[in-house]
This record gives sequence, structure tokens and C-alpha cells, in this order.
Amino acid sequence: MKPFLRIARGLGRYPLALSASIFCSLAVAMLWGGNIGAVYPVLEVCLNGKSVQQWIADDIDEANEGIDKYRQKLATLPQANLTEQQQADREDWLSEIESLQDTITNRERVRPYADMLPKDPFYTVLVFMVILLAATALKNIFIVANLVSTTWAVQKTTLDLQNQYTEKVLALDLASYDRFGTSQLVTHFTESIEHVSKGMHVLLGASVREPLKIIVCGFGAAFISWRLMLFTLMIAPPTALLISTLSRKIRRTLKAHVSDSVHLNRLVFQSVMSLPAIQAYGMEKPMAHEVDDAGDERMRRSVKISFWIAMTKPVTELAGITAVAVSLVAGAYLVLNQQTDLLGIQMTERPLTISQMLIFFGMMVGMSDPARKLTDVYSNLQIGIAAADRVSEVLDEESRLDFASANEPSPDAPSSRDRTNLIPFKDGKVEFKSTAFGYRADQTVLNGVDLCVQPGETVCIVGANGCGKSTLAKLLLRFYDPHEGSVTIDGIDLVDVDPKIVRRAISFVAQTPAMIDDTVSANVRFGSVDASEEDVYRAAKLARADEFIQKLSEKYDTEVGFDGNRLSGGQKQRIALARAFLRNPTILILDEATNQIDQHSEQLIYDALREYTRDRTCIFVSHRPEVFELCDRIVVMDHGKVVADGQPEELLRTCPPFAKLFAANLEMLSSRNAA
Ligand SMILES: Nc1ncnc2c1ncn2[C@@H]1O[C@H](COP(=O)(O)OP(=O)(O)OP(=O)(O)O)[C@@H](O)[C@H]1O
Repeated sequence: MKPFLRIARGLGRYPLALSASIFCSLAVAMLWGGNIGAVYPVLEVCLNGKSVQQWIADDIDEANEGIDKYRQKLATLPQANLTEQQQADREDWLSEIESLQDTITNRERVRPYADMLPKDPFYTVLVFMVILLAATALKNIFIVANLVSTTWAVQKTTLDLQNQYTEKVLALDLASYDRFGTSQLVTHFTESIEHVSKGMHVLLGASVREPLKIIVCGFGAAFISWRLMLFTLMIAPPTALLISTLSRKIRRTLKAHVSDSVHLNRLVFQSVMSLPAIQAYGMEKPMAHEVDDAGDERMRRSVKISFWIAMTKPVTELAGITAVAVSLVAGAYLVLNQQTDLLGIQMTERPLTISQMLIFFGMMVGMSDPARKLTDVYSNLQIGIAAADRVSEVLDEESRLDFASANEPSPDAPSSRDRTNLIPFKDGKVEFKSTAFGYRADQTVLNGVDLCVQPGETVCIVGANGCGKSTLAKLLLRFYDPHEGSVTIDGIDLVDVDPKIVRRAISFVAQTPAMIDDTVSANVRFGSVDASEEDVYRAAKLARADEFIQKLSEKYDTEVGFDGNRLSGGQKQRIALARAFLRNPTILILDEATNQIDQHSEQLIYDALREYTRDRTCIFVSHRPEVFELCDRIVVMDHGKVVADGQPEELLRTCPPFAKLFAANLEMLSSRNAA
């Protein structure tokens, strides 16, 4: 409940729409109860054939007669030494006089307005019907205004929530991202936030309007007899208990339903993203079957939720009808027998008239209809509350890399953080000191790495698959923090630096470059939005991308499609290289960044890189011995450790893991170069 209310508090950012919505709800409720109340004089007029003025005058006369009667009775009592019975009678009669005086005051109060009505009973009914129609029309105008203002405030708050959620997701550290998974993060954006939005809509709309209607009608009924009203509402507490049991079931099933949606979306994503592989391996049927099963499970859970929600309807409907029936039976008993007591409990001061009983009955119906509608409100609120719980798991996720929330600096070094926050990392000296890391607690990927890359040095990290080469790059980008040891740039421990500052100093090209669904130019410019067109062209030429871009239908304005699916693997890599060059970084990391580029172009890129890497630190992760020519030294990793470094010829002799990987390749390379 708390997360939902916290999100709903955002409605307060739109005070105008919020107050308009509440005001309209109040107006609708007042008109709802007022319309029922307005039938009262019509009934009096129809049943007694009197005009409203006559009816008021008769009421006042009757009250005056009553007062005289009680005063005469009082006069019969002795002045002093009253018996207990006489004392009780005296108090009763005095209270009767007071109540009759109240009646006179009330009638006198409405008399000036009643005088404006026609004197003829038929025309009086006509006027009241016109008033009723006008009030109903006005009520409907307020209903529309209520809907518009509620929708406005809720949609604005939903938009804020979507933006807040997107910002949070974009700022997640990779460990949290791995834990939530893409499909869960997307499902919350597309589905859960929508449920929260619907929940807020009923919270601000119906859950304000309908209870207000109940309150107004409750006041109306209590005005006639508050004891009789309480008597007929005896059914309310057991109903509330039953509804709360059902709501617990609804909420529990809803939580499982969100997980079903996440699972289904995960399978759908997987099917769409891996379509070529699915078709190539003839896996269409098994994949469709899996999606079908997940959809089936989700559908079954939806039916279960609908069942529990549907169960709330008969409960409230029965409770409403029971309250109305009790009011009818009790009222009929009191009116027909002209009684004031029911089961020994006093219900009214004086016996009810038929019109009073009918209006009381009307007010009870007026209370039961909004109570019935509240079940829909309730189920939508439950759905919103369950969805808000899930969305909040992401919103409340603390980034372990959040610089602001990192350990506070020691008091004796108050300026160290400010200093590191401004550092542009000009030199680019990279150092891993006894660095240990695993993606999970039970996993060791890096096992005490010691590595120093001097400013302007170019190294190539090699090693068998899974030995932790890419993980080193991820730690350097501060996607994760080491569990032990440290990673420093220019001698500054990265845990003390805002990840954004770290990443600004580094250009990273991953094995499978990410492409945005935009033009070639936008993809090159990604991360350097202020770069000029000339800079974009220069970077593309350096990455040997310009030559293929010039052949595209719209050149730099060609759309690359989702994940760059209109480009080849090598073309995507060239664009990613151009993007990295354009940022003009202090440190360049190329993780298998050219493995899909044809050998001729790759050689041309290496030629360009020779110049480009001269004054900056450059770290290659590669299985290609061609890269070695560009490097000052080769670093060999094995089972999460740096086991050797040096020149290829020397490593071939001294480092078995290196020799195992590259002996054949290097031989072939040297004979090719000799030829
Ligand atoms: N996000 C992750 N969650 C859990 N384990 C991971 C994750 N990413 C990588 N790993 C594991 O960490 C280990 C090292 O992975 P890494 O990508 O650093 O290897 P690599 O040396 O770059 O391999 P390759 O040469 O195949 O690219 C592997 O065993 C891999 O399964």
C-alpha cells in the first residue's frame, strides 16, 4: 500500500486539477443526495394534496399545538418535591418541546424559499420535477468535469512516473540490471505503470466521489433517524471483513500474475530477437509452444483474479440489498404501527410519516448504489497497489555505484570527492591492484589481477574464452566495483569517482556494438551530441566507415533499423569505432571490436589506429594476432589472473597459455609477412 500512496502523492503536483476533481466529486455527491431529498416535498404534496406553503404552515401549527400540549402537561406538575417518575416525565416533555421548537425554526428557515413556489399543488410538483431535471443535468456536467480533471491529474502523474522510472532504469548499475532482467524492466514500464495509473484514477475519481455520495445520503438518512440508519447498517462490519479477506487473495494472485507477464514477455522478446536463429534451427514450433504455455498460465491466473474480483460484487450487492430491505421492513413496522421503538430500542422521537419513511428508504438506496460501485473501485485499487509494489522494487533500487550515496569521505579529506568529481583523467594511467571480482557471490571471475598500463601505452589482453578479459574492461568503466583490491586511473581509486566522470574519459567498443534505431549520423554522434558534421565525417573516415556509408541510399541520413539490423556485422563495428573515435577519449578500449571486419579494411583501420593511439592509453581485447603489431606489449590472462606480459616472440617461449592460443597463428602470420 505504501508504495502506491507514495506514487499517488505525485498527484499533488497538479493542485488545480486535483482540487477541481475533488470539488466536482463533492458537487456530484451533494446533487446525488439533494435529488433524492427533493422528492420529499413532492411526496408530501402528492400524498396530502397540499401546497408546500400549506404543508409548512401545517407543520408549524402542529408543532405549536404540541408545544402547548406539553406546556399544559408541565403545568400539572407540582413546583417542588417531584417524584422520580414526575422528574423523568418533566425531562421528556421539555425535550419534546425543544425538538418541536427546532422543527418550527427549521420550517421558518425554509419558508421564504417555499413562498417562491406556486401555491397550487400540481404546479408545485411540476416545478420540483423541473428542478430535479436541472439538478440531474448539472450533476452530469460535474461528472464529466470530474472525469476530465481526474484523467488530467492522473495522466500527468503517470507521465512523471514513467519518466522517473526510465531515469532510474537508465541509472541502474549492471548488477541490478542483470538481476531484474530486460523483460521485467520493460513489463513494468508497459504493464505495471498502466495498472498503477488505473489505480490512481479510481483513487482520485470514484473512491472520492462514491464515499461522498454515501456520506451525503447517510446524513440525509440520519436527519430522519440516525438510530434507524445505524440499525440498518449492522450488515456493514461483516461485509467489510469478507471484502478484506477477498482483497488479500486478489493481491496475492496479482503478484503472481505480474511474474507471469514478465515470463511471457521474456519469451516473446526472445522469439523476436532470435528470429533468424529460431528459423535457421527449425525451432518455430517449440518456441511457439513455450509462448503458448506461458500465455495459458497467465490466462488461468487472470481468470482466477476475475473470479475473486467477481466474488466481491455479490457480497456488496447482497449487503446493499440487505441494508435496504432491513430499512424497508423496519420503516414499514414503525410507520404502520405508528411506533417509535424497534426491538426495545428507540428509533425516532415521534412516529415516522409515510413520506419520511420513503425518503429514508430512498437515502438507503442512495447509499447502497455507490457502495456497490465501490467494489470496482476496490479491485482496481488492489491491482494498482500490487503493481506499485513491483514498480517500486525498481524505483527503490539503490545503485551501488551511485557516487552521491557512496561511502562518505573521511573528514580529514573533505575535498577529495570534489577533486575527483572534476578530474578529466588527462594522463590515462590504468592500474588494477590485486583486483578480485565475481558477478555473483559464489563466483570468482577475477582472482587478484595485477596490471599497470602506462599513459599512452597500447596493450592487448589475450586469453582463453571466459578467463575474464571483458570483465576487466567492465570494471574499468565502473559498471561494477571490485570485491577486493582496486582499479585506479591516474592513481585515483574509481570507487571514489562518479561513474559518469569515469566513462567520460573512456571510449569503449564492445564485441557486439549496440545500435540505436536512428540514422547512421545519429549513431556515430551517440555520446557526442555536440560534435560537428565535419567531426562525424572525420571519425567515420578514420574507422573506414565512410566508404560504405557513401554507398547507402541516404548516406549519413540512412536509417539503420532496430539494433542496426539493416547493416552487416562489420558495418556496425565500423560505426561503433567511429563513435568511439569521435569522443576523443583519454583511454580507448576495443573489445574484439574489429572481429567482423574484413581483413583488408581491418588492416586499414589498424593503420589509422597506429596514429590515433599514439598519445592515448589503448587497451585491446583480441584473439587476432594482427593486433599485436599495434601494441607495446601483450598481457596474457588465465583463469582470472594476469599470468604474463611481454612481446609475442618472448611469450611464445615463456608462456604456455599464450603459446597454446597463438603458436599456429603467429607462425602463419610471419610466413605471410615474409611472402
Ligand atoms: N553478467 C554476467 N553474469 C554472470 N556471469 C557473467 C556475466 N558476464 C560474464 N560472466 C562470466 O564471467 C566469466 C568471464 O567473462 P568475460 O566476458 O570477462 O570473459 P572473456 O575473457 O572476455 O571471454 P571471451 O574471450 O569469450 O570474450 C565467464 O565465465 C562468464 O560466464
